[in-house]
Amino acid sequence: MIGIQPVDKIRAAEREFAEANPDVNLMLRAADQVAELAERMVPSGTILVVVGPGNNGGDGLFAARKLVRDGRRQVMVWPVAGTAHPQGVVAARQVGIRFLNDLEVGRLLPDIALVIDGITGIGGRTGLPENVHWFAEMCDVLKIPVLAIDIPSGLAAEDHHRPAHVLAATRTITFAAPKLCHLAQPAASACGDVEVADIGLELPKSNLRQMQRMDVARWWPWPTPYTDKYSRGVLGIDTGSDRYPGAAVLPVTGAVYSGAGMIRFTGPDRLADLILHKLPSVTVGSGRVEAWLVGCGWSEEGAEQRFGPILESGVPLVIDADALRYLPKRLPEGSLLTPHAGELAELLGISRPEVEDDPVGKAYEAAERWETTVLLKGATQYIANPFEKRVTLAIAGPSWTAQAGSGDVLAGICGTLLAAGLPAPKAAALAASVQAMAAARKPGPFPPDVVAQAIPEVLVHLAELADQPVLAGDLTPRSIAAQ
Ligand SMILES: NC(=O)C1=CN([C@@H]2O[C@H](COP(=O)(O)OP(=O)(O)OC[C@H]3O[C@@H](n4cnc5c(N)ncnc54)[C@H](OP(=O)(O)O)[C@@H]3O)[C@@H](O)[C@H]2O)[C@@H](O)CC1
Ligand SMILES: [K+]
Repeated sequence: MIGIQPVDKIRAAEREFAEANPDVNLMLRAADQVAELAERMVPSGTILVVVGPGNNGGDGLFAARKLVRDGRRQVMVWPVAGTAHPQGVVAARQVGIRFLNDLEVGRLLPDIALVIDGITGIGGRTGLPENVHWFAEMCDVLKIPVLAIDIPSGLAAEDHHRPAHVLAATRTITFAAPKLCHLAQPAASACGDVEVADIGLELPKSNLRQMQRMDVARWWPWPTPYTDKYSRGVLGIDTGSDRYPGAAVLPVTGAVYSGAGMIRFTGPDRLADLILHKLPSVTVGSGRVEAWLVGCGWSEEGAEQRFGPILESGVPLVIDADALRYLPKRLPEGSLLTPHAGELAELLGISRPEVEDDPVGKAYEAAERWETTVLLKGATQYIANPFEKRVTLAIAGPSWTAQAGSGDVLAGICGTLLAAGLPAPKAAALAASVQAMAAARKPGPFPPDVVAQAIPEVLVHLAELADQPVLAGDLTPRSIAAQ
């Protein structure tokens, strides 16, 4: 798990560090790492460092000096605001760096091997300074690699929006911890590969975090030699309708391919036949279950009647799609809501843009209101946990998963994990992450049920990471393997 830090915590940590270490210059530490990464990105060629008026520009100027001193290569600086970090300017001038004006930048740009973006960092507001718009467009057109210092200019650190004008980066080097803009879409799409550089700051635990592959490997409910289908978890699924028959099949597909011990399907009979045709291991009819998945493709007719008895069962529920319209005030303990932005807006009685403007806040608001876990689906998936008062971002997948039916499959994976006995926040974070990882293994317009079929491959790979060699298919006893 990696903590996402707000700007005020970064600044507070910087102040504490400065008080405790008056002899250490953090800006030089940051600049050195920028210069090292620039060297790795382009070992030769001219570098243009674009600097704004603040400390982000200071990092850029000291990085420029280091690049000249170490690499003896040509480095030029463009101070876009006219003024720039005074000590940084002196340092750059001392090593003979040439300062350019707008006209010179326009003329020399086609010969630049790398642009280093030091216009704005964590002090940046959304939106690129106007006099740089043409420059950002030219970098894009000329395909010049851009290394952003801390934050790609145009983005704001704690904002997931991507404005019309941004200096989009090939790589971003940020300090101490990632910020929301690095990980949440669409802003993250302007950051390129993000590297987090340690400059020695000590940060408190964050209540906004992102899942890592190792978390998925550690938390997955791996079967053991003592496991049977019941202890792996029996999941009841009541989904689909005549209008949406596929919404019966897709969640079951997600549940089967993520390893449910057993599935009892209780939706319409006609749909049971459809499911059995594709997935013969599914059983039909009611019985004991550890968790329920309800709501996908119910449409409105008869939804409330289907929901009532299942709510009374008292086991944890994954509540998706149409069932979200009929939420009681109190939900069975351990339940999980899986709305997309439109459904969350309806739940909260607000507009969809209001949810899209503040997905973290709105997911959390719903989680608090229903005292239950909420998985807000979308290009970035947020899991709001009201019990530990935090929000987790799932591992991100390729944008191909933005298609009808992905959410149904995801609900099925959530169901498997709830039935396995995992607490809802973990189940949701694992399910969304594993689906994204499966989609990354099958990049392209594969339908959601085919993406689900890649989950076993992902799990085998994760089993190796979790040091579960037997589950990864290696049945050789270790003592023999060692000989
Ligand atoms: N904290 C740390 O741990 C460390 C921090 N370090 C570095 O310091 C950076 C933060 O520096 P910072 O605070 O000086 O802010 P910075 O990002 O340079 O921008 C502020 C300037 O930009 C301007 N401006 C803003 N938005 C604008 C816009 N849309 N359009 C136009 N102008 C805009 C803004 O103007 P104003 O708001 O005053 O009008 C102000 O002049 C940080 O990202 C990292 O690189 C490292 O050196 C060491 C460790
Ligand atoms: K920057």
